[in-house]
Amino acid sequence: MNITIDGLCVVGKSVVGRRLAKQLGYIFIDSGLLYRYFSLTYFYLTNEQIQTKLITQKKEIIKNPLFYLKEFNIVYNLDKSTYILNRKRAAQLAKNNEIRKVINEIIKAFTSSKGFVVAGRDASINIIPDADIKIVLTADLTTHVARRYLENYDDYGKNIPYFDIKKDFLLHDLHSYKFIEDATKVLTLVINTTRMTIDQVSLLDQLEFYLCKLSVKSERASNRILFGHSFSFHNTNSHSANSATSLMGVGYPWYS
Ligand SMILES: Nc1ncnc2c1ncn2[C@@H]1O[C@H](COP(=O)(O)OP(=O)(O)O)[C@@H](O)[C@H]1O
Ligand SMILES: Nc1ccn([C@H]2C[C@H](O)[C@@H](COP(=O)(O)OP(=O)(O)O)O2)c(=O)n1
Repeated sequence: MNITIDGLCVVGKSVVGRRLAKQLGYIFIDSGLLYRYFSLTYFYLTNEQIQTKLITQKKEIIKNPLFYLKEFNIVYNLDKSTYILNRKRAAQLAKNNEIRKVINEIIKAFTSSKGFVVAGRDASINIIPDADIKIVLTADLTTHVARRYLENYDDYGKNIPYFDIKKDFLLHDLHSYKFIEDATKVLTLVINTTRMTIDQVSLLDQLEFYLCKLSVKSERASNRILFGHSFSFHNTNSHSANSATSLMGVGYPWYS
């Protein structure tokens, strides 16, 4: 079986994905790690140059999954400031559709057999559209920003102003919202993590995973399980969400 976990940043994809994979004896692939790895490897190249490099390198990478799945982890050895800087560069890289295509092809090739948990914002739509179980993690805007603030502060010792984080989020993450919206429409387990701790999300995940598995067997089409809070579109009781709506000039359907 293959499992996808979709969601924008800091909804817990990596933590939950890693725990789930460990529990099942599966391999966890964080697609964000590939964006960070290639942006690190080719830090000073333009997106177009990186695109050419990746197209040439793709075959070699696909032939050596075990080596590369380990190799990608060098990103975790970066010093804290470089890590944050590289994350920004990765966000730019991710806006290039050709690069996205190559990265997705690499992960697709790695996961052509079963036994993988793949996290990313387009995992269930573009990477493994035929995944057996698709989990979507969501959070409201304020939570996204607050978690990123805490992550920067606690993990990297950086006191990055709330407003800058929000601006970054709107610039770099919101464009992927469509993926998440689409992912919630397919066979899926949707968990709104806004008022949940990461442990609660993981536990719920593990528990409902089995439920979901059973439902997959019995009735694929009608299986959509929603957790966290009632599933609705809202942007009325949050100043932040309203700002986002007007800033982007689009509807801003945060799940609450
Ligand atoms: N439900 C949650 N409650 C509190 N903090 C969370 C929650 N989910 C994620 N986080 C925090 O957000 C940060 C990013 O988590 P991660 O799993 O890497 O998210 P993602 O892979 O979705 O970007 C971590 O510091 C993590 O502890
Ligand atoms: N499937 C993916 C995975 C990551 N990305 C982007 C999102 C981020 O800007 C970078 C790095 O991803 P990563 O998941 O490590 O970053 P976050 O901590 O979630 O912001 O790549 C993407 O566009 N599509």
